[in-house]
Amino acid sequence: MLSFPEGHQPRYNDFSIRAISDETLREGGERAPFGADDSRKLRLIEAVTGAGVTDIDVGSGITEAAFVRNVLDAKYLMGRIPERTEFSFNLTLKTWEPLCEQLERNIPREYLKEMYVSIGMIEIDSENKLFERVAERLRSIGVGRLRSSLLNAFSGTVDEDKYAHLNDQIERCRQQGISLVRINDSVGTLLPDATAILAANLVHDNADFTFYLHGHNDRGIGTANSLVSVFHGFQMIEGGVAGVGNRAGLAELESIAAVFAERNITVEAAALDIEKLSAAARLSEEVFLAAPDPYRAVSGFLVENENAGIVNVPDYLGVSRPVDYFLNRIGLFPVYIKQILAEAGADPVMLKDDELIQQIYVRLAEQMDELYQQKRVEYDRLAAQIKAFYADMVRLNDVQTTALEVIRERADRATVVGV
Ligand SMILES: CC(C)C(=O)C(=O)O
Repeated sequence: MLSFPEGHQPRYNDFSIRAISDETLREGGERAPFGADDSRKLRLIEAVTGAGVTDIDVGSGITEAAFVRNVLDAKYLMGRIPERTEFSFNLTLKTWEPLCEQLERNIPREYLKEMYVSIGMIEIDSENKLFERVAERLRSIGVGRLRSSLLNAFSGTVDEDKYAHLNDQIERCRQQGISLVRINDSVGTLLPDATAILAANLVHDNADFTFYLHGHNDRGIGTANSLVSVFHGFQMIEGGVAGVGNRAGLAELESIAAVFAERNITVEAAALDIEKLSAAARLSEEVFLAAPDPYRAVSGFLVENENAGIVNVPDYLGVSRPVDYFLNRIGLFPVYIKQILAEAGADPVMLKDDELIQQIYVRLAEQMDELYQQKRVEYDRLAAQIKAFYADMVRLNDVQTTALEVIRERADRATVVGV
């Protein structure tokens, strides 16, 4: 089992990393069951880059190269995207052929020279040096910069064999002049202790590389793993606003930004703006047709609302923050009614009238019970609608049904022509 390199020193505060890389667009597009339109995607890129994110991953579909052309026009011709923003088109060795063709066809060489292409699944056909040949092909069409994604199905820990395999792939990258490498926890099974040891060793053994973790959130710890990766030496963070990414998503950029602010961790490429990241997170729901999440950490649209009653623990602990308060049945106590009225400046004589306070209590309780009954009915209807909304995704079975339709149509046409 791998252990920390000798003398390894983690860093927990007062340091800087190079940049933040965003996966909202690429993985968001991959996760969205019905896709998204290009003009909204461009607005989202504007929102994310306007919040201080400088590295945007795009791709990976056949139509995305044409979109990237529009995005780069928006940057270079229209000034809609900050100058400092870098774009990386993501492809894998399973899909490189049509994507190379699309890049060559849609993106002018002066743009290709500026952008990155990220190559994933580099083990495929390594006996025939496919990765090296694809890197060469990309350079021949004018791609100026390459990076790699090393995909992994970690098992919670990283053993010596797995680590040696990773280093072999890193060496192949080095031979191609690639020094920016994403370490993918592709199925989101890495645990923070293993992330720490992995990051410390990779940085120790490959001082000439910049690494970042592609931390999937299948166990709910994508954000924690990403933080741990920079505590132990990785030089960039990657994630999505609202944690957008395939399945349970990736590290949540607005949460990372909040921790960075608390720990005085800065980003060399540009400062992060938590408010703007949170706005981008809410916009991502609209762009990718995701049901709005009220309670998502940092950016949920209700996350700054707190029960003013007995469950208002932060105030009790003396850590009250600028939040909006509400009351419900659980938080409703005569003592809080008195306190709320007193804080609003009510007459002290009135506050001593227990019967009055009790009447207010009963009236509010009745209102709340009535509201609950209305909301119950509304919620059941909305929840059913939301589930129904996502029900008609195109599934793999539709490929077979469509194949059959096309085959039959062709046969019918052949019969007509034959006649
Ligand atoms: C396909 C790659 C780039 C990926 O997204 C992953 O490993 O999760």
